[in-house]
Amino acid sequence: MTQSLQLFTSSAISLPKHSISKPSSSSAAFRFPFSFSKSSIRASSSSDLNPLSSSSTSQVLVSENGSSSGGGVVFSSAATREFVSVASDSTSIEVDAVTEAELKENGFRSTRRTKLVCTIGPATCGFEQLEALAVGGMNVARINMCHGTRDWHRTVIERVRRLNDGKGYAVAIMMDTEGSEIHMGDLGGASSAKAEDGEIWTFSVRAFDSTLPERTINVNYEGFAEDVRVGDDLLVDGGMVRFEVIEKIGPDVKCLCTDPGLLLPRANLTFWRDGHLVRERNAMLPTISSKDWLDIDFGIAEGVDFLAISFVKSAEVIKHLKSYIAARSRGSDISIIAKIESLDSLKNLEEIILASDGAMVARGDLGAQIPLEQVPSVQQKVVQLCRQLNKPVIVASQLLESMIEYPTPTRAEVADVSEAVRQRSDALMLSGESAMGQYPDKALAVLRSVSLRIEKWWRDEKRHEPMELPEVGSSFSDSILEEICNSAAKMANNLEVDAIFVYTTSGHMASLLSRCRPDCPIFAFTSTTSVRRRLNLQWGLIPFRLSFSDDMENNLNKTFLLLKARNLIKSGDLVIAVSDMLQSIQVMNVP
Ligand SMILES: Nc1ncnc2c1ncn2[C@@H]1O[C@H](COP(=O)(O)OP(=O)(O)OP(=O)(O)O)[C@@H](O)[C@H]1O
Ligand SMILES: CC(=O)C(=O)O
Ligand SMILES: [K+]
Ligand SMILES: [Mg+2]
Repeated sequence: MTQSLQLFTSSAISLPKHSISKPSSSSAAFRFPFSFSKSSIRASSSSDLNPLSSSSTSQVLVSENGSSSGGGVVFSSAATREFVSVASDSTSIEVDAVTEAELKENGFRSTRRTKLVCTIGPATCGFEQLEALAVGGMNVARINMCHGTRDWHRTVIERVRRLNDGKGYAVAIMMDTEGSEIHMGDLGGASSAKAEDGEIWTFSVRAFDSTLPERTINVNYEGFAEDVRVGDDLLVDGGMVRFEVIEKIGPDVKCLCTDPGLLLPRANLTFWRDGHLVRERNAMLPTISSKDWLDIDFGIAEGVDFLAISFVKSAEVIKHLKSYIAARSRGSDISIIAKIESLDSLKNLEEIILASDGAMVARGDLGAQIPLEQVPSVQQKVVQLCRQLNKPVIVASQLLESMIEYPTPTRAEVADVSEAVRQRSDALMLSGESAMGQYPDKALAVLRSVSLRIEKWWRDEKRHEPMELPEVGSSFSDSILEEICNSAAKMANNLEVDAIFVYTTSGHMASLLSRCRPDCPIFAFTSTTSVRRRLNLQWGLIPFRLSFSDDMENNLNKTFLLLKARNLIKSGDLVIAVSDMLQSIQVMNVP
């Protein structure tokens, strides 16, 4: 909804955008704008400095008595009253119902900064179950195309939409591709199968018409029987179950179970020889299989917010996919998340992240391709690199694995979650815990409470590891935006402000602020619903949908009134405001 408000009465005067004013000493409701721009950095023209210049487009209100002493500006109470009556339509600002409750309960400073992604599966696909996850803080719902039918996924998407539209949530949807790595078939309909120590199982590429023979597993990769050798280790799901290849008979491979465990449908398979991952012809498999392309078409048609691409090997595949999406859906804004879960992705890490809109540390498969003890350092590296390159990063897999079966996590799992929060990754992800576990809501609650606790501890202790944030933009105007965001975040910490407000059309400026990981939350105002949903994946951002103009004065007044009407802010709160329309940083108390 667009609201055009005429705020300015005959007593209003024009001030230039780039003026510098001090706070009014006579009022609690003051603002303290200071700004810089390309023109003022270089050489300000005299008209830029003339406080009454009529060439300026920016307007501010003067105080009731007509003075603007000290250059400070006091909001006219009469005008403000008028504004209230025009703008009290609080439906013109949209914020996540859960965030709103959190803000009211705990105040700005205590809102959760780390975002939460939940994989949806049989345990959570019902409308009420999805709603329980939304209430519990799910920011993004992930559907995994390895499992379930397209109809099943469509129903889940439709339910999330209904939840958003009907109940005021802004849960984003992430579709995760299957990828064409080697995996088992679906166990002939069984939900799992137990492999015991010493048992002999047959892994076969044969197509079985009827039911699978006993202790037989179907493999999706045609070259499997040719590529494996007697003596190879066969790892299911990165080592959850382990076999040794003992005999090859045509398309059948006989394997001895050496580490017993539960086999799950479509589990990933890797084979190792002399301590190394074997990548014979399977290394040539395409990252995006023909089934993946159909799934991607489905994702585009359903308007998913994020596409997570499994087993990315190079930046080329991401670029190719981006041009495919651009050609298919003009103006589409699907974000591409590169899943870091293969040896090749580590070789081309920086290029891949640069080409993508974000990354996921997919520790499940990653731990099957590199020695487990290397996973923590890779995680830290990817999290750090993503922040430097200004891309959101998700830490995924086995965060609370034991909660698939038990209602409380292990201490080690809590420590693992804490470490991901302490590294200040953008988001944490639940997989089996929420897809097929017995305690999805409890697992989500653990992520939420651990995030809040560690974030607070981090702030209280002021343990800010200074991180070098290299310039990411390529043009001079990009550099200005970055400098504004870096400075605004620094000022926010030093002045201990309550929140940073950012008015952003594309979301880019919000992400630049998020990258700085400031102490206070970032209220990101954007006029498009899809941008708002996508901002849900980024650290510290509280996305609001609000239609705004290029008149910042107007935007701020409107925001203050709408947020105050909903008790989300109060008079006197200290706020820093930036926008991608105006090269300025404003510091002000909420009037
Ligand atoms: N749509 C679904 N239908 C049935 N089961 C599912 C579904 N999604 C997930 N699951 C179950 O939850 C488990 C964990 O989910 P997860 O998304 O981590 O899958 P995964 O098979 O480990 O693959 P990936 O490497 O892509 O994460 C799966 O192994 C599967 O048993
Ligand atoms: C999430 C995922 O794909 C993995 O951990 O392998
Ligand atoms: K997947
Ligand atoms: Mg994986």
